[in-house]
Amino acid sequence: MDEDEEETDGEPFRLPTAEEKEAESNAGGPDVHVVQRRMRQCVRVLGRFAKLAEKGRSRSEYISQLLSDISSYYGYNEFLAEKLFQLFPIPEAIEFFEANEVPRPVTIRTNTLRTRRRDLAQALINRGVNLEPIGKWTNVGLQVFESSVPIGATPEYLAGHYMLQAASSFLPVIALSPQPNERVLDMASAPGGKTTHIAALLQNTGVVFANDANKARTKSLSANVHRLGCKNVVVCSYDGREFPKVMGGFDRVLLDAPCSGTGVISKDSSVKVNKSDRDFTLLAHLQKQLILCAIDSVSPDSKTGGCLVYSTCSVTVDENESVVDYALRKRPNVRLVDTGLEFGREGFTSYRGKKFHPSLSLTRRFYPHVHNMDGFYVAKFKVEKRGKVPKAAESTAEGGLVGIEEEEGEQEKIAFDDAEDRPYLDEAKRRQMKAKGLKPPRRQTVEAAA
Ligand SMILES: C[S@@+](CC[C@H](N)C(=O)[O-])C[C@H]1O[C@@H](n2cnc3c(N)ncnc32)[C@H](O)[C@@H]1O
Repeated sequence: MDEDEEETDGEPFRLPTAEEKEAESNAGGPDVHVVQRRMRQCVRVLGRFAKLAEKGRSRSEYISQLLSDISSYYGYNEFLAEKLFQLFPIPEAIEFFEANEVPRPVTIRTNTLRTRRRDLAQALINRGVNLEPIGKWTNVGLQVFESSVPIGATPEYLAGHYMLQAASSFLPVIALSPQPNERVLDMASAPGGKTTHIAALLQNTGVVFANDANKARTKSLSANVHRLGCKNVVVCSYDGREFPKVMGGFDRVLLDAPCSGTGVISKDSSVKVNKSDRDFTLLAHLQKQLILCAIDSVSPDSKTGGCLVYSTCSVTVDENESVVDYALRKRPNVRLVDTGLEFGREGFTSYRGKKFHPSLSLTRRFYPHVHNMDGFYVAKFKVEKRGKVPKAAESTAEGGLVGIEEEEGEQEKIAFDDAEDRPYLDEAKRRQMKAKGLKPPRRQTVEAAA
């Protein structure tokens, strides 16, 4: 059989007609095997369109059939299926969706405040746990293959010798690279996987302010801080946007931002159907507000640090490169620097017609189908003194600044465009009122309010 006619009984593949589609939907949706085969065929045709496409059919017809099959086969709403599909070349997009159907490896982080990885590994092996170091890039991570005991209830776990933690969530803390005796802010920290990692890298010196706007979530944060024996952590509960008014002058800040969770779909499949365009707009807006507050909380005078790490467990550009690029535009006193992470794909410097600052290539993307870890994004900024700042600054891989033009820049405070932000602020207020059991005022449409 000709390779191009594979699985089609010698017949060239053709897209279903409108009538066939209607019959399919009347029959309660397409048969799963039909969809699987059709997805494969569409990917193949789109890969060699001139040779394999049916006469009179356009590329966009194949793409729209493929998208419709992806959303029905994997169970995504069409909006999210398309948003994620657009991130990759077509065959890779399928690999991404497939990887989201498979759980990621169970991983734990050794708490170096209590034990050493070798000792922990031996203790767990003695209990019947089959494990191995995660990889060369971490000296505290272990991957658990199988276990005859519940890994979240061993005596070692209860004694705080380790944290059950996704491998991806080690990355922002490695990039932050906190140094002993520093003052660190973890702006959105619950339940504390990264806070306790920071505390351990500080070797229980200095101080970590572990903040989370959600007071209920600070309970598990405090519990983890105590279990892991972190003595340098102060737990607090402010809206991150109140920083640096409540506290500032940090050597390092981590903003592990609230996000849509499109990187952790294998853990939480509800993301497939419960995210709309509006959610992404609101989240990106919150992330932009938070990142400016995070930047302003960093001390540019820090002798040892002066940096911020921004991370999300989402793979969308709206929540990652767009937010980072916005921060670069709003705060000319910051620049991106190398994350120090040994792997990960470069962040986008342009995406679907949008151009970002070239230094966005210093940021890192992680994917389930490529790195066998949750989808994740990490960006690291160096914060300089305000005032004399290079206007058009080029960032080098070493983090050096190539200033082109200097400007006496009395920098705006948290400069939001009120008109642009009003609808989002109103929406936040409505949600707060609802949470308190109050009836919020009628919602204005974004367009009308703007
Ligand atoms: C991705 S989670 C943080 C996970 C945490 N860094 C860890 O490693 O365990 C995002 C957190 O942001 C918090 N959050 C949401 N809005 C916030 C805001 N405006 N200010 C501060 N925290 C916020 C959420 O309650 C949530 O705990």
